Amino acid sequence: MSETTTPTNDPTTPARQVSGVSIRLDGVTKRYPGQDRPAVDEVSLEIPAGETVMFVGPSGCGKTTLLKMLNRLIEPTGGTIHLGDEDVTRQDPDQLRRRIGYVIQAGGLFPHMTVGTNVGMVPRMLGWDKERVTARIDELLDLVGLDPEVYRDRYPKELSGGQQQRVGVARALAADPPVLLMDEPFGAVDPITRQRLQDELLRIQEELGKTIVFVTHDFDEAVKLGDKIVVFDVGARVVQYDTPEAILADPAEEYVADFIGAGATLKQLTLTRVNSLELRPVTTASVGDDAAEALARARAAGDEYLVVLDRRGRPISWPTTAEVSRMQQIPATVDEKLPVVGLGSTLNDALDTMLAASQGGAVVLGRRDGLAGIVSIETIMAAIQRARSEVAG
Ligand SMILES: Nc1ncnc2c1ncn2[C@@H]1O[C@H](COP(=O)(O)OP(=O)(O)OP(=O)(O)O)[C@@H](O)[C@H]1O
Repeated sequence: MSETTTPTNDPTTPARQVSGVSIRLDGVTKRYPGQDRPAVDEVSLEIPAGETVMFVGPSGCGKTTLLKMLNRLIEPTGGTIHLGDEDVTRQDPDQLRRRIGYVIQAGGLFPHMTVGTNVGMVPRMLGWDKERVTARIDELLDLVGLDPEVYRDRYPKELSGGQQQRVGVARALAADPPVLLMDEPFGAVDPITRQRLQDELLRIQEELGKTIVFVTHDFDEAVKLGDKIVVFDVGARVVQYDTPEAILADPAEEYVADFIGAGATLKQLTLTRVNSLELRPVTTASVGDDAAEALARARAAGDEYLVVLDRRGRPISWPTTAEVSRMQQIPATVDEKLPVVGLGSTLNDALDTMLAASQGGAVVLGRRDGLAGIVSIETIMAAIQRARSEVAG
């Protein structure tokens, strides 16, 4: 039955488990035929297991080339790459790629295959039996926030850009690879969808603890998603490799300061997350509940609205008590404009979401897209003021 929720962002949440492996690059070089200088010039780098490391740097500096050498879509000209203890340059490339998830812009889905077939492709190639593949497809669609019943048999063209991207992530995770490579995965979607996908990734990573290498052009995205950021210059020269906090506070060279841009101080705000705020509990009701009973609970709690949860416990709408008083039963209608943010959303994201929906608050999602609470615009503004004065002081 439904009841008033309490926020779930308490500090007693268990530490993130790690299912990823470390990645070590030693003197990795790529020289394309006919180029005077290598695209990637003797890069050495260590990426710890279970961390998300963001690759940023100017166009053409070699980020994608470096990423694609990790799964040997591009063969290195020199150097070695280890995943855990294994030297990837000595492995069969096809087998290697089944152990490394790969996500590209627009999901890279096969248009003539259903969502389910796309997601189940690697498990099928690995020879899993049919039942296990089917169960895995449903589990993964659920993980990325898509109802398997609704989406399993659709074709990619019947999905929005954001949904396609979610399927792309589900497909990359299908065989539970320890490493996920992501090449500008959210580059082609609108800003609000992008923000939601970023929140989803943070949530999934919290659950799974993969080693993620992520190429982006967007420094804010790097700050938001990265445990660490690598700032590259031409030839994939590593200019700085550190936490977002450290890079923002102390850019290694003028070049990094320029790259971060003039708003570095304000970018500190990107470091403050919704999970650091106090969330308000709210009355909830499930689809099909008696409206009068739900209304009585909302009024008793002093709430002016309540949050409707679908059968998986995910928020789908937030009707006011006046609206509920005109209902017999709580309807299954999904409010497409419902402002939702994740616990990992930044304060900037949360503000954007509220402004885009013209709402003074937003629903906060926790684990498995369940309700964590409500955040109001006043709470966000107060936190921004605080962060600003800390940065200034
Ligand atoms: N197949 C190729 N043949 C020859 N040169 C290439 C090839 N692919 C990339 N390059 C060159 O190698 C350099 C690095 O390219 P790469 O795509 O890795 O950079 P990037 O940092 O990912 O760029 P962007 O951010 O624009 O995607 C560039 O100078 C590019 O022109």
